[in-house]
Amino acid sequence: MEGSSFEGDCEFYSPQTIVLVGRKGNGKSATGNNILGTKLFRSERSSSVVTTTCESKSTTLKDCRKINVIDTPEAEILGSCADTKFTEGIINMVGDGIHAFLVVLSIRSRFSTEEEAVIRSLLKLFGGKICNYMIFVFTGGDLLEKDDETLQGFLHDCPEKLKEFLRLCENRCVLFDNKTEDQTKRSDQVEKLFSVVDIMSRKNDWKLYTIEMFTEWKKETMEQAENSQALKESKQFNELEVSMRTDPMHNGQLKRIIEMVEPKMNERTLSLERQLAEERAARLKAEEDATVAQQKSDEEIRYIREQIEIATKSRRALRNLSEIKNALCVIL
Ligand SMILES: Nc1nc2c(ncn2[C@@H]2O[C@H](COP(=O)(O)OP(=O)(O)OP(=O)(O)O)[C@@H](O)[C@H]2O)c(=O)[nH]1
Repeated sequence: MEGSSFEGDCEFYSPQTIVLVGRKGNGKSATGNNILGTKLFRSERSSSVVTTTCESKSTTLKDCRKINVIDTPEAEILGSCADTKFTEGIINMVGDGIHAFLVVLSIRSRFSTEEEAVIRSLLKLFGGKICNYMIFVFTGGDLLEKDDETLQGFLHDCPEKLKEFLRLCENRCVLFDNKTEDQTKRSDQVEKLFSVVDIMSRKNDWKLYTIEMFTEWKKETMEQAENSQALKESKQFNELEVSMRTDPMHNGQLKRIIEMVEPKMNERTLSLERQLAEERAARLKAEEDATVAQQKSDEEIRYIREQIEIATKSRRALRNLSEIKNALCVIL
């Protein structure tokens, strides 16, 4: 990480991590540079992808806010063939967690099916919880201004799909003009962005999107995939069995298919039976432990009762002794 613009007495402030995601050419790197206040990411007009790996740069702003900005390549191109490269590229650069995912869209391009696919890939790769950390950044503020339009007006007429995504993240969005030379305008839009980040963080109880959340989501997805595969296989098997009975013409072919599917089904059945046996053994052990505990407790109660009886008898004997002593005193 590099690029510190202001340090001062800011060492007590912990850094905020912001990840830029979106389609190539939407202005992720330009937005990153704007946030950092200096050109640290490569941003240029190009028909091919400029950013090909995840990159992280950091700075300290004048208000002592320390920020790490992670620029990423387009999620969808990597999403299909190398999810791991994309997500782990980001996760490896994250310290305590991620404060915000900025989904960068451009005013210049229509919200296409490709744009939609990129957002869907993000939800698939990071899980639904990512919505609580997402802010939409629209670049091309200068072009809107030129057409005398506002972001609200632009969004009012945008496709329903985009409106749906915006609703998912509570309509958090900001407009960026990455071309402006006006320093006040530059810092105003960065300030506006951080005020949205702060409101969002407060809503998340200051909890970040963490590696643990990511790992948990990955585990969940793998389990879901395993279950749906098992379900699919068992459905296939049942359908084949039925058609074997009703359509003897295809017996030979079906037999071959069954031979292919059966070992997998047997393996799955064995694993489920093993699981069942383990559950049963665990329950038996728990029942045995409970019986032993009950016996121990009964014995203890019996022992305490005996002790009480002995104590009562002793008390009675003592009382008799003192009566005898009193009688003797009277006689003597
Ligand atoms: N007019 C205008 N152009 C912009 C704005 N933001 C970015 N651009 C231009 O859009 C082009 C692409 O910008 P980049 O920042 O490289 O886009 P990217 O999303 O990082 O692209 P990749 O690195 O390929 O993923 C560049 O020519 C930028 O100058 C903006 O606010 N207004």
